[in-house]
Amino acid sequence: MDIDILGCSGGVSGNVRNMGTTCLRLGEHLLIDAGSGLSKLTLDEQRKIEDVLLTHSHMDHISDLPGFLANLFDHTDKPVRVHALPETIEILKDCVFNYQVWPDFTQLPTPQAPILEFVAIQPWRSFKLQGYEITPFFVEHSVPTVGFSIKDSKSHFVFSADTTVSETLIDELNRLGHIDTLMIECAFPDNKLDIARQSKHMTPTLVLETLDGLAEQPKKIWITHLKPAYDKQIRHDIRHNPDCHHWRVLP
Ligand SMILES: Nc1ncnc2c1ncn2[C@@H]1O[C@@H]2COP(=O)(O)O[C@H]2[C@H]1O
Repeated sequence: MDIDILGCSGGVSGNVRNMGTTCLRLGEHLLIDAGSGLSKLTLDEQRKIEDVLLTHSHMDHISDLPGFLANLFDHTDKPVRVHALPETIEILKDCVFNYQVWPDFTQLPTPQAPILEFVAIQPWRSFKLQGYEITPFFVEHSVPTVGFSIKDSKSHFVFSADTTVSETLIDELNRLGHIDTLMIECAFPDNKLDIARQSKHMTPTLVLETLDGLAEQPKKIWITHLKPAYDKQIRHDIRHNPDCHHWRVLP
């Protein structure tokens, strides 16, 4: 599977390692989330995007969506489809595309031929998109959030988005069956367990708890969404825990 991680940080900073917030590109036409990593794409690359899957409404996952859409004026004859939970779509309509923060691109340049179309998704209602079979599934975060299971003919990639450990998350991951690569967040170090729990995120120990609950271990574990302020401590925690040695910490 052709996965380009344009951004996967849990925040912003000028550190060399920091690469912008969450935005993955699959192939040439599909994005998962639209955080600040999106701005790595050239205008030509942006104009090839046809579909965007959103995990949730938080800023670090949507911040580059307005500017990206504005770049498409005069360069597309069909709308970009933004696939998200109904709750996420409502938040974007009310709080972003409301003519106060940004124009309502579902009505522009004309209501008949807009550059943005929202498509409501539901957990466990699978659909085909850009040659992939996509299944959204519930995860446990502070706002309604889904992870995405993405299959092509060769592999099964699962992005569990922003989430903390919970029985629901473990059940959902088990329901997905064999996973080749699990991209899972780890926003905080273990000494910030309280904040991680309050803000519904992971620490290395909580990721291990999640993995312990799985009937079958994913072949690869990609760790993502480190908060820049805790980047060093999280990497230290992972490096010094023998149970985490096979994890690949992104970027
Ligand atoms: N209780 C909290 N204490 C500290 N930071 C928080 C708290 N709740 C939310 N946040 C921060 O606000 C951010 C909102 O986006 P995230 O969920 O990615 O990550 C969250 C944390 O970085």
